[in-house]
Amino acid sequence: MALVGLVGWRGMVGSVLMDRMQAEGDFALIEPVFFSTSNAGGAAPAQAKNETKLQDAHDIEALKRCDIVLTCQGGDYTSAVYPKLRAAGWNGHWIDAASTLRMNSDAVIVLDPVNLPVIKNALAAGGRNWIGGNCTVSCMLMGVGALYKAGLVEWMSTQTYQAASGGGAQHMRELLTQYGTLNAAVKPLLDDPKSAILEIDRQVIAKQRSLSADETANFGVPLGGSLIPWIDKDLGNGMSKEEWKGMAETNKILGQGEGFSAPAVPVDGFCVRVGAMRCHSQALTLKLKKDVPVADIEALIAADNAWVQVVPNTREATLQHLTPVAVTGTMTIPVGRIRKLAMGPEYVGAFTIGDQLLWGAAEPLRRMLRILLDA
Ligand SMILES: NC(=O)C1=CN([C@@H]2O[C@H](COP(=O)(O)OP(=O)(O)OC[C@H]3O[C@@H](n4cnc5c(N)ncnc54)[C@H](OP(=O)(O)O)[C@@H]3O)[C@@H](O)[C@H]2O)C=CC1
Ligand SMILES: N[C@@H](CC(=O)OP(=O)(O)O)C(=O)O
Repeated sequence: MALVGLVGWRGMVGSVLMDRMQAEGDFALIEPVFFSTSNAGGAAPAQAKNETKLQDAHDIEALKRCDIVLTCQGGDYTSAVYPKLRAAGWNGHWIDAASTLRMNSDAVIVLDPVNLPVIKNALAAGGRNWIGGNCTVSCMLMGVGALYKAGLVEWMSTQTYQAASGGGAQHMRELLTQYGTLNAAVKPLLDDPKSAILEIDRQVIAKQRSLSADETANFGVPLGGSLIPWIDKDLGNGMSKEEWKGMAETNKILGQGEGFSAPAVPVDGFCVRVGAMRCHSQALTLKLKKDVPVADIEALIAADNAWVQVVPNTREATLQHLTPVAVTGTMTIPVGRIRKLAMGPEYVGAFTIGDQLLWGAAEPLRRMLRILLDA
């Protein structure tokens, strides 16, 4: 049975991964070894079999025993440990949620419902590094990957609405705390049906503008009742790193083009943080290479994978099925608002949502583990 080292299993992404592995019976197929950066020697979780003690996640000799290491510990851990492990001669499979190794030429960004052929080719060529994609990109391709596979996309523009969870657990807490603070500031006025809404609004903006540094420590500015049109680093050319990933990773996942400077399909737009909890949403503008009827586009998308769900472009269906609240905690990737745009018959609009901790982070890694176990 393969010895699988699990690092980062108690974090937010790791916990979602553990739940999915439990639900899919993955632990029956592996001998898990649980690692920790903070509690080596402590008790491993209930899924442990023979390896009941937590191992030190920085212990290269302990990691070297594993056939496969699966980490959700984060980029700093990857940067600190991965090079040392390879330098020590370890030739096992490295599966990673962090972005650190994603664009390396010897790494595949894994999203098997979209790029199984790319994964299989790399496996056959001796590939050993399997990295989860950016959550926004993975959720988008789970939704409209069919149009790329059919070679229909000339270019795509994305406008994202990304949840607080993308920043991590502390960001989710900060958002909820801000909502609570704002509510408390105007509670007496809210409870009085005769109070003036503009007075409530005035007090809310005054509170938002006076939040302390502690109350905005993670996002830097208030997110509750606001939004932040910048995610990840400033690349210095007017683009955020999150926006850069849209084109770089989409093309790499599909195994096409020559990197960001010569992409097969241009993908660009704006990435925006909003006050949702853990679902990333995206409004897409697609320029197709030809005029394809909406019914054919819907049929292509619906037939692409077991999780995508075409939502009829009606108000009722949209409100029922195409919101973060409807999608959170599910594997479903709804794609709705599919319609031709006013610019011409090749221009198509769509709106898609995905749980960024499931398809956006944990699930592609879990499925890659299964691919390796089945190989
Ligand atoms: N958040 C996201 O949306 C996405 C994250 N990723 C990647 O996954 C990495 C991990 O993200 P995320 O899961 O959000 O990180 P977390 O901060 O939730 O967990 C990371 C590690 O922090 C340690 N830790 C310290 N205190 C606690 C605590 N109270 N509860 C749980 N763990 C604690 C644990 O390590 P230990 O047990 O060793 O102490 C844990 O493995 C990211 O850095 C990123 O590279 C990828 C895609 C999306
Ligand atoms: N940057 C994403 C979350 C994330 O972890 O992305 P990446 O895996 O590309 O660093 C967000 O903030 O929503």
